Amino acid sequence: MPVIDVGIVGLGATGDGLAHSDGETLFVPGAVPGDLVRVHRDTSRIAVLEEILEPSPERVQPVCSLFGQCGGCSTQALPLPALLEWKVSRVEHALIQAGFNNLPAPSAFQVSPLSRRRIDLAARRVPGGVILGLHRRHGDPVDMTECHVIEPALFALLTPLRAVLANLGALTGDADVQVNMLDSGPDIVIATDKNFEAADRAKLAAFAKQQNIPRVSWQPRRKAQPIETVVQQGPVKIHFGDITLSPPPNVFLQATRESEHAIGDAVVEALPALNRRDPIFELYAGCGTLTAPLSTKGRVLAYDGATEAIAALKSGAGGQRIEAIARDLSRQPLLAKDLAKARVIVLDPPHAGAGPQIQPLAESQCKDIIYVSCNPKALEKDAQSLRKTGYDVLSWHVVDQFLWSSEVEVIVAFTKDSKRLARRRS
Ligand SMILES: C[S@@+](CC[C@H](N)C(=O)[O-])C[C@H]1O[C@@H](n2cnc3c(N)ncnc32)[C@H](O)[C@@H]1O
Repeated sequence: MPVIDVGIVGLGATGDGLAHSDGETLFVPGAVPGDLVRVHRDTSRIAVLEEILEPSPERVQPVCSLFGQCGGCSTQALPLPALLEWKVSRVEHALIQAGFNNLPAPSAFQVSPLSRRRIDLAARRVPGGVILGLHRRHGDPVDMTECHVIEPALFALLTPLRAVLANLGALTGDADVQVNMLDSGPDIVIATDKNFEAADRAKLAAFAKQQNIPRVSWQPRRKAQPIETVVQQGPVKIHFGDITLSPPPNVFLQATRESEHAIGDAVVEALPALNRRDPIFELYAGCGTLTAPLSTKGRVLAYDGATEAIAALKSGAGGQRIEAIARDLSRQPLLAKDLAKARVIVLDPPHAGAGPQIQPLAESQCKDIIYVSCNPKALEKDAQSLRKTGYDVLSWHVVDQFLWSSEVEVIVAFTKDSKRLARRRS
């Protein structure tokens, strides 16, 4: 493998240092803009950092001793404000690529360390116990003995969780473990290849009792089968605004409470002037993270493909000002005529973007569309469709809710309302 010295000139989409060598772009995990580094490279474009010859003036000491092993964080060698700036620039690039020039200035928010309330962990049986943590990049799980991202209460759960997992007969190789910290306490879903025998269920019940965990569920690994509740020893609750509901296991939650509020506030701020009877169409509503704040401004028709999430929202909302509707928007997108009554449309699609739903949205008569995105690439594609039918960007707000990673969330207000646009430009 040749060894070469390169200067890092930027960050790639996954947070790796980016360099140019012999007319080629290289990615160097662990390097930051301004570094001069010595790297090993083979035929791939990912080079291995061997030595930092001259550190960037921006470079900081990573906060975590697992940085570089655990795949959760990719960018701890840059200070958090610089990371937020980089995330803002990625979104700006996507909007410019979509054809929007003269963008308004964005606003931005970054969550605090130790605030993440949900995590998808990998567990692996090893001699003498179980490893529980995140995967090394393209590799095996790394035991999470330290973490500066997740809530301390979530981190504290890992030790007893490792102990009970190590005792489960159903865990013979690998398992996936999802933990959501709800108002009622941790909600855990364990995915194994084998289902739990009675002895495993008894161990999980004892663990849940000892750790005050209202619900533990099981899901078959790599099989599309319903989740089964294994232990339920109390109510499972979460609130969004003044709506309290009982979410299904595995429910989608924004990564932290802070970011949930920041996203909700940005969406509400981007609304046009409404009266309380105006219909707000909310697509990809999940369990109601945004439905609750939206319902303080208008009447919400909330759509999502997850029937359990919609059922939970329906029962939590009690029918007031919110109509929750189960609908697969890929198979059965709302058509432009279905959207005719919308005073404003809010959408928060999955990572891949709105897919077949975007064209009817672009063709709708609705002047105002607020798009919440977790993927600048998908946003770029969908925003292009909106631009082609006359929408422009009124405002955009970036939220960094996955610290030290390349993930970014953005709320973009698109409008065809010339008055709103004129006010923005004045
Ligand atoms: C990024 S989450 C947003 C959820 C919610 N807005 C929130 O903030 O909690 C994306 C949502 O899209 C839903 N979804 C994914 N594919 C869908 C489809 N084909 N039709 C309808 N909803 C879908 C998921 O169930 C999930 O609730």
